[in-house]
Amino acid sequence: MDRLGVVVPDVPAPGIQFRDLTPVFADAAAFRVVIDAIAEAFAGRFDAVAGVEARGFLLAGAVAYATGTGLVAIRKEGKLPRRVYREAYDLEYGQAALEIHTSDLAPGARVLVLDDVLATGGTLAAACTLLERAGAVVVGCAVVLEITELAGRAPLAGRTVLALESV
Ligand SMILES: O=P(O)(O)OC[C@H]1O[C@H](OP(=O)(O)OP(=O)(O)O)[C@H](O)[C@@H]1O
Ligand SMILES: Nc1ncnc2[nH]cnc12
Repeated sequence: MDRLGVVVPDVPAPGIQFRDLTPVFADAAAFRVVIDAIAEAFAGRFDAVAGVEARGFLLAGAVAYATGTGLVAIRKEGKLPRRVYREAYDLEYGQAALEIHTSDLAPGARVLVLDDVLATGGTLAAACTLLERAGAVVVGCAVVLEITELAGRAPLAGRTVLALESV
């Protein structure tokens, strides 16, 4: 394990080099560095943090607590109990859809979007679209690791994107 996580070949599909960051989260010192770096980079610029299911939740809870901000859950489809906005997207290994409650955010709330990995960018682009449909202002996105060969910044063009590490 290093700060770029563990590379797991052929997961979840043949040919994919899956970047598993759970060991980084399990390392107390590394996790603190990650949370502090994200919080400091966007200090004073957001009112709420949005976490993308599933590993984005781990970051979002910690950043929200550390900065005294609210937390919004962006979930895979079919999980949220009330009225939602839904956005479908493509992944490196398939298709999925994300959802957000229509009424979890105050109009104009400044939101920072968090996830563990930026790969093709489909997930974060869908998350940003959902937040904006819900009336939020997306101030930026932050990830622990960017897989640069998958060009994930393209669908996020014009947005502020912080990647703490890249491969
Ligand atoms: O930049 P992209 O190509 O959109 O990929 C990035 C997303 O892929 C992974 O999640 P995954 O969809 O595998 O879901 P999981 O968290 O439920 O495992 C990762 O945690 C990001 O959310
Ligand atoms: N190679 C990869 N590793 C981890 N998460 C991903 N999401 C999409 N591609 C991924």
